[in-house]
Amino acid sequence: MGSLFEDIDDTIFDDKDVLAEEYQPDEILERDDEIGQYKHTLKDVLFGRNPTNVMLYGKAGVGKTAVTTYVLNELQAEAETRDETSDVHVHRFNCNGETVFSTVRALVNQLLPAHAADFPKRGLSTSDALEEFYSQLERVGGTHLVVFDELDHLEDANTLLYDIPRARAKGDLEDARIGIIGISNNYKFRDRLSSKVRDALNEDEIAFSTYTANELQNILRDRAEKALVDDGFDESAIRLAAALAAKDNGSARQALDLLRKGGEIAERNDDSTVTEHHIDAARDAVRRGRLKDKISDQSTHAQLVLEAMARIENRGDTPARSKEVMSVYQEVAVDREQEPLSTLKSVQNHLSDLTMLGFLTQNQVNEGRGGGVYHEYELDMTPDVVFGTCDELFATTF
Ligand SMILES: Nc1ncnc2c1ncn2[C@@H]1O[C@H](COP(=O)(O)OP(=O)(O)OP(=O)(O)O)[C@@H](O)[C@H]1O
Repeated sequence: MGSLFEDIDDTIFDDKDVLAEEYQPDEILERDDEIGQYKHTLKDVLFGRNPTNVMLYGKAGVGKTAVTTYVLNELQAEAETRDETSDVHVHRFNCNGETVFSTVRALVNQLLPAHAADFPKRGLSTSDALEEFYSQLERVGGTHLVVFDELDHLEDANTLLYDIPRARAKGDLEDARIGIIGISNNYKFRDRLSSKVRDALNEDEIAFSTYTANELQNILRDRAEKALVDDGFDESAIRLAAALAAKDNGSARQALDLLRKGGEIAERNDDSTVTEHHIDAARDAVRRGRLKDKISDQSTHAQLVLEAMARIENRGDTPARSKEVMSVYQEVAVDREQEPLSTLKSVQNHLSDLTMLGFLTQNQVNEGRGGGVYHEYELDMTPDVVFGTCDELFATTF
């Protein structure tokens, strides 16, 4: 008997990694303006001045991370070639589900020398963590750029964004310099900061718009040429994947997912070229993936509230009032080993945000004469997607 895999001898992919989420393109297409603004904002670093803080805004998959990685790599490489410029250190941190203390603690741990013990998890305050952070920055010296991804998900970002920009003025930093690069999907984030924080931060803003179908075609064609074998794709595949992603949310991630999935389907069918038919077949799988992305974009507590709604929906108990959601939410939080929010109001806020984002539907119920008005909620998607995504998300959080 032959071996199980012996008939597998051909592949449509020349380098499939080029279509993977974590692949960093060495050329960023269609983002010249944003890259130009970024370069202008960070150029002070090359002259040993304080970095200007930056906030990047834009929806999921529009290149905020890819552009940031590219610009910071270029900046570090340039700094190395200039004798008069001190070293540039980059720290990245995803703020989702974090507190200011856990964020600063993680940054301290990134900076500590290899043999040093981690900063304690308990027993010390945020000011202690910040003090240690500044002393580590001074020890390492040079310029530090801290990328805070999903900054809008950080509980009480005000404290952090007030303290760090003032570190030199307060004398916490003398030699080292620090700049903040915040990334957010939420354009309203800035409005939620207090005015004294906005003054301290004094940041430049770079807005990333969604991609048009033409822009997505150029990004996809470039990737397809690298990822697939010669004649491995037809222009019709590029056009359809770009058009679908542009119509939905203008995300390069979604367009690339369609192309990768389309390639996998073509390969499974033993077809040697990816065409629009394969992209069409890839649509459903990618739509499910999109939903997962959308859930992953939410803050931890919003995810827990959503999972509570999925449990209630599964039991057939929807529509549900916020009080019922609150009690199931508390069970979910315990199961997921998260500290639950304690007030009904905060759960109600999440319910109305989730409704606005299209995860839930809300009905207003009028109890009639003398009675009050209250809201009832239903889940507007299949519970399975929510459970599957939360299982993945919370399996990696600890
Ligand atoms: N202009 C571009 N040129 C080449 N590839 C791109 C471009 N923009 C985005 N991509 C690719 O699309 C995918 C998503 O981009 P990226 O992660 O930068 O988006 P994002 O805006 O940071 O999204 P999120 O807010 O969800 O983190 C990545 O694989 C990235 O390499």
